Amino acid sequence: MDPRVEKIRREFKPKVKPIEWRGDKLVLLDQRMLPFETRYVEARTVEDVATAIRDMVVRGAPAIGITAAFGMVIALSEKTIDNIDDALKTLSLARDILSKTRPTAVNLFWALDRMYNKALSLVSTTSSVRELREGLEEEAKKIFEEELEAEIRIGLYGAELLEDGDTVLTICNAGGLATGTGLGTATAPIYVAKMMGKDVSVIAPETRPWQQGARLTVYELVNNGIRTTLIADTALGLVMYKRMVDIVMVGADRILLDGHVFNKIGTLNEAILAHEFGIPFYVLAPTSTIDPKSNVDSVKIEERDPDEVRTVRTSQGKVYVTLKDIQVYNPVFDVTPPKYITGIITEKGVATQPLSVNLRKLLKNI
Ligand SMILES: CSC[C@H]1O[C@H](OP(=O)(O)O)[C@H](O)[C@@H]1O
Repeated sequence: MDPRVEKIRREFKPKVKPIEWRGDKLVLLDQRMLPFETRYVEARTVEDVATAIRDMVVRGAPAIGITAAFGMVIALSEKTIDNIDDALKTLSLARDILSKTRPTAVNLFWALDRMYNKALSLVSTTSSVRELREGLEEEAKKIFEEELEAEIRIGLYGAELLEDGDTVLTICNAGGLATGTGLGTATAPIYVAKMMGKDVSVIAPETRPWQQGARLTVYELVNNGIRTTLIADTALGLVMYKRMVDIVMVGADRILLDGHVFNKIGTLNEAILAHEFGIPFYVLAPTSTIDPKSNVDSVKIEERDPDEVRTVRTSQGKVYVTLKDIQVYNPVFDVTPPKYITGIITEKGVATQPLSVNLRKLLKNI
């Protein structure tokens, strides 16, 4: 075991816990209300979990996966189940409900498949519904712990790319709120570099329409003592033109084996601008975000409620910034071709160009 991993695990104490498992329910920090209010939502049924994911109470690829994993455990406690066959039917229904919440982040489907396959493995050795639930609860906790360890390792790999005095440009929120652990993926190198004594600062774009940057990333980084500057999304080009950025680090919702990366809407813009201005552009994600099966045309890019574009979330609630019935197109992810990506930082190492070759090598080393 890398002593640096244990040191970071001991020393990094995030200020907020986005996801808490309480044995029969999930307590979720309501990310729709941040940074104005700290509210929590309890999820005691599969429908509660599905609603929390669909409505973005909890969001971010790894956090969605972890939440769905515990949703599969909740499925076996929200009602009386008499036998293993009924338990498997209940789990299959829960997987179906949870898989329909959001289409783009692959961690959701990865976690649901892993939990269901674990259930199939458990029922080959027990006919007790109680033992099945206990085994699934342990698996969900393992997913959470593996995610945290992955982020620590991502942080170590990423921190090696950061120099004292660097400014990192992010997008959206790929921090501890997006992964559920408090450390994050794109933010992990920033926290680890700080622990190493490097003075790293961040420029965070607001990331319209849902404002994950303005409302979540700023909130997280400032709470964790990181010097942070908020910019409008439209300022991206100028901050790079003026050389205010040393490196770009973003998260991911789905990474294909050919190197195409699905991430928050606006990531493509940032990648093209970074490429144009010769600024290194890194994607940071656990290998659970790599999708070895899909191709770029088969991935559904989520489109959400038009009112997310028509309004902004403020301390007074949602406020319209346009005509209430204006037609809207609201895709909330985009796809960045591999040619714009310097490297992909995972817990197993950094995949550099050619990504289509080195991503496969990285997965083979797992
Ligand atoms: C660490 S993955 C975070 C990833 O998820 C975000 O999307 P959303 O807020 O809609 O769940 C965004 O794409 C981040 O990069």
